[in-house]
Amino acid sequence: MKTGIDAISFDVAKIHLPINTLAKARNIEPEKLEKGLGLIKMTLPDIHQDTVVFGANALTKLISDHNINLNEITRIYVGTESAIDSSKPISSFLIALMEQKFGENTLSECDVVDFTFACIGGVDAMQNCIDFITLNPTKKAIVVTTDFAKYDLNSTGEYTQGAGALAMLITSNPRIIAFENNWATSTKGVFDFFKPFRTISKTAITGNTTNEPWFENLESEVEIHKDQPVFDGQYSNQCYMDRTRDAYFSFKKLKNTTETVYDSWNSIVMHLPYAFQGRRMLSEIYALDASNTIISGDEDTSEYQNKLKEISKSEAYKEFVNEKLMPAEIASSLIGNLYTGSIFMGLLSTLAHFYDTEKEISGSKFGFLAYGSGSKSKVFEGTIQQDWKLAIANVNLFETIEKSFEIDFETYNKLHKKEQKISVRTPKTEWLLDRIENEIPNLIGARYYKWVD
Ligand SMILES: CC(=O)CC(=O)SCCNC(=O)CCNC(=O)[C@H](O)C(C)(C)COP(=O)(O)OP(=O)(O)OC[C@H]1O[C@@H](n2cnc3c(N)ncnc32)[C@H](O)[C@@H]1OP(=O)(O)O
Repeated sequence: MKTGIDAISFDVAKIHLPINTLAKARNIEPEKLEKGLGLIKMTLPDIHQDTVVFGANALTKLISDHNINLNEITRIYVGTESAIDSSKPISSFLIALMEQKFGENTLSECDVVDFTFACIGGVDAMQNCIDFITLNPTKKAIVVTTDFAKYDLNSTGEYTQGAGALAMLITSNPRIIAFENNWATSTKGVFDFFKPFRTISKTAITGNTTNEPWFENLESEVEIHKDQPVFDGQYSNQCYMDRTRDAYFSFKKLKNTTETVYDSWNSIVMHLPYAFQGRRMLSEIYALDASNTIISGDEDTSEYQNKLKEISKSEAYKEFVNEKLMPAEIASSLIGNLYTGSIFMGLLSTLAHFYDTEKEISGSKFGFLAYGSGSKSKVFEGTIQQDWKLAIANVNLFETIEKSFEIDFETYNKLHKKEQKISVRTPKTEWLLDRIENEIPNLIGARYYKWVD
């Protein structure tokens, strides 16, 4: 019996800043961002959007487009690193909104929870659901990934921002992809990228709410959660490379093979914090696992690093990238980082690309290299199923992204600093954040959402 993804839907932020506009404003060579990192646009949430909104929109589409009977859904597991509450999971908001839209008590027996391990939380949620469905083949589960990749202004992460969600139906005998039961993991506790709680002085809080009675009761130091991470970009790349390499070779051990595993993969889908991360990081695995070993030695030496650079510039590697990695990069270039959703958006981008170019991929194998800062990598593989085309026929990935609304630099700045007061785009046929109760600057209260037709 096979287990995997039967249906997939997405919702990404509908406004974007062209990377060119950011490059000019920050005095960065546009070619570095476009040709060096593969960036074209970065999507940003409007003021009525947050990670609940993206998740709810993707989930609503999945349920409506595939006529899913909610009584059949046993689990909704969410991968996110952009939680809006330290106790109440995003999945708890999602069931309330789905019951509001599709009927009361339709999910009252459904198990829901969030998984957090930076960008790999969605893969953890999916692996868990796959194990569950393998044990309970008549049941169905849904995995939602939802995030807002927000970085500080002027930081090296600024050009990799993005926002959105994906929702995937996990079943037995799936129509899109069935996963093999080999999941290799590499883990190491590091501080390459993280979002610590920070404290601010009560006196730094301003605005009308400081007149409210409960404000008096706040401690002089207030603990806050900031959306933007603390990170060391180059070190995070090194951690990414080390973990994915180690997980890849563990995967070979699990499969008990000495063959070059990636040769058996039609496509390789990796976590993409920006479009070209995969191609920049995979050269080591490419070289180490080639049948004629072309690299050896101490990885910390400049000789080894130069050899890697040389390999990544070779015609053979460029051809390999074009064949196996490029289809997953297309959506990433136009969206930006989706954190937990990036690897699944890479899968959808690959499928949509082959759908549009009418390439038949049924029966072919896809390899997955997932990464989450902190840090963990998982390597696994799956086989594309006979009905994949049917299952993604109405997804319209590239057509939808194409309709994204371009904003100027001033609007971007206002949105980033939370100074924008009205929505840039009028919401239509989607969920929106209606109000936040007890909001004070830097502190967030209860959030309420509504569906607009
Ligand atoms: C955050 C997650 O989602 C989890 C993870 O994956 S962690 C790993 C990734 N880390 C992050 O995304 C953290 C946030 N991002 C960052 O800090 C940065 O964007 C980054 C570290 C990823 C990149 O850093 P950077 O300093 O801007 O770029 P840099 O590493 O120098 O690379 C620039 C590339 O453009 C190329 N380039 C520069 N100028 C160029 C030009 N004019 N024309 C063409 N290419 C050019 C460079 O040669 C280089 O490419 P190669 O190394 O492949 O040759």
